[in-house]
Amino acid sequence: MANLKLTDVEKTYAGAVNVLNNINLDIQQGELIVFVGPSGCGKSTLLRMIAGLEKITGGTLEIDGQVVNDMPPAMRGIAMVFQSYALYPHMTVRENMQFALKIAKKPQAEIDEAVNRAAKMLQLDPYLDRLPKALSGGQRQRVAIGRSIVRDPKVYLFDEPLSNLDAALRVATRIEIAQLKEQMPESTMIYVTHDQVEAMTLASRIVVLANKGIAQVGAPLELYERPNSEFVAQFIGSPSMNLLPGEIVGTGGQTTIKMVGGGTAVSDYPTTDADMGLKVNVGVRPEDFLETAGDYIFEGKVNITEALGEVTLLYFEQQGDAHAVIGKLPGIHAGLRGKSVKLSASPDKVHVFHDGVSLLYR
Ligand SMILES: Nc1ncnc2c1ncn2[C@@H]1O[C@H](COP(=O)(O)OP(=O)(O)OP(=O)(O)O)[C@@H](O)[C@H]1O
Repeated sequence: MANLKLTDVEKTYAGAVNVLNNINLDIQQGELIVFVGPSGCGKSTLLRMIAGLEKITGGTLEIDGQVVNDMPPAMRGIAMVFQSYALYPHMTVRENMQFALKIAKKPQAEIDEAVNRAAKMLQLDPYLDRLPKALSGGQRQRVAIGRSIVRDPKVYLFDEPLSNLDAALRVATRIEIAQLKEQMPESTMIYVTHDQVEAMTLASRIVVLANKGIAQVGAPLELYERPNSEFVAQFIGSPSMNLLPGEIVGTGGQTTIKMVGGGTAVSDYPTTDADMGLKVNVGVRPEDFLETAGDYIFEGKVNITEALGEVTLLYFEQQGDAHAVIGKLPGIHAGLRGKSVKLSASPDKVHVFHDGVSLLYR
């Protein structure tokens, strides 16, 4: 149950390998913060620095107002759950969950109560006397989480806890983690994942890491609806937001953009007279495209269709790239393959970027 404050945190590995700079982040008690970002951007490094498993080479980390840079991991009141579970194979579920408390020489009655409470929360009661090898991957991960709950830590850190599970178990375990968080509203959690759905559904705020720093921090829908840059726009959401070049020809409360490929886009992003003629990229999410016979933002021949049942993905060519533009239309549209299609979007779904930066964040 803690607040965390990172101020100008930096990481340079031995050999002058600088991987993180200027990390400034306030995490309030009760938040579930998710770190996302491209592979190698430093998500695990940041998590490990918070845990105390990796030295912080610049800046400060405070937990509840106390600088903990030099505090050993065991003293920080932090529990970390890894993707590999790291359970003791020769101990039963109960013994695994008791272990840390036994080492801490807690009274047996207190240990039993903590283990029973965690087992109930995680629906592990029926498995307490089993060995880990007799459990499914999802159950093992629940034991790993249970082992941290019994310690009643100030902060929970999760490093891709679901990445070893198959698709169905991932969904089930993700929902369990969401329910667990609801049962522990006061606990602070930080979670690293590559999975968009985990980030969108679990996070109170998402931290997007890129280029050694924080690209944007915000509530999941804030990042989805108002990304501050082309990078965040394309990183959050799947398939990625389309970017189409154009030039501003009308300014004011709404902005009109003449598209390089023909057509016109109207966006609710406000602009001023000074923006006339500005070269921009218009961003439209695949799911926001609407098929139209009238004014269009993009017109192209459908190269490939993928019918997923509830939606059809349409892939269009742009400047020689066969899959450069993607539309996601509700329903089944397999017949559109090879046809020319015009797409528009509602002005509140049309994003505008200049030099990679959203016009809303200039
Ligand atoms: N011990 C180390 N010494 C030197 N460089 C390291 C060390 N550990 C990690 N790195 C480098 O630091 C960068 C960040 O690594 P990190 O594992 O934190 O990234 P990540 O975002 O978690 O990646 P992924 O999504 O692939 O798990 C990478 O370029 C990595 O090669």
